[in-house]
Amino acid sequence: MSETVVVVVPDADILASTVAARLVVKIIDAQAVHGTASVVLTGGRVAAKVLRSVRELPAAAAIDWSRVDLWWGDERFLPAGDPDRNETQAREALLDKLPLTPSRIHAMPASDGPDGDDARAAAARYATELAAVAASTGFDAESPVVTSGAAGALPRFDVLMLGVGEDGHIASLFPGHPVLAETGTTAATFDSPKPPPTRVTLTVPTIQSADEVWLIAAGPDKATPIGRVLSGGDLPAAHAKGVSKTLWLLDQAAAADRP
Ligand SMILES: O=C1O[C@H](COP(=O)(O)O)[C@@H](O)[C@H](O)[C@H]1O
Repeated sequence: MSETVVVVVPDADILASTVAARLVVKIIDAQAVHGTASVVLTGGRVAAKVLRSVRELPAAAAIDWSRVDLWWGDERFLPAGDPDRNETQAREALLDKLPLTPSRIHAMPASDGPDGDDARAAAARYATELAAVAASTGFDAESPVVTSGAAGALPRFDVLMLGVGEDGHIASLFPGHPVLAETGTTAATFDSPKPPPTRVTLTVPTIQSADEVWLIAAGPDKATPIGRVLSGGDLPAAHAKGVSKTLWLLDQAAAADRP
């Protein structure tokens, strides 16, 4: 049965180091069981702080970084290297400093990538990459392919991290937006209320396929949406649930309105 846990720490800096410590342990544990670890990264301010904190943890040296698969929950559909891309921010914060295997860094396509500015094709390409990795690991009993609802084949995600927007959005799934009801693996969105308007995102069924889903938020601007979701309100963040565990990792300001 899936459990939901809410962890509240004093401030954003302590939150970042707490999440970083959990992430390092989670990766070490996943590698002990499966030989590999599969992590879905999020964008946003707190995510960058978390990744910078990972760099400072001595325990991170226990990870075999060459056997970590990195995915993204969403991407701002901009040219490669654009400072607003979630990938660029993650690379600067941590990834460029690690001995990762390039083919295991599964960045979402950029708007000057193989599909040009066709965000739908970019989303479809990412779904194909997910399915290809699922297929290549599907014969390993330790790394079962997960198929989630109506979504296509998905690889195992040990942990999927999400930021929470001031409006309660997660990934690029915004309140009241039709993309919330998408049943495929990935989707493109063209009218995001938060810039840039064009984005690529994992869908709700894909997010819900992850073993653990962590919602990470800091600051007073996040208190209202988080209070609503934890009180049973129907914002996008309410759909973020992991198969084994849903973990809310909050600082006190973001947790101020929780029931
Ligand atoms: O645009 C985005 O914003 C959200 C939240 O970011 P934050 O800076 O308020 O923490 C993030 O989760 C998402 O990945 C990103 O594309």
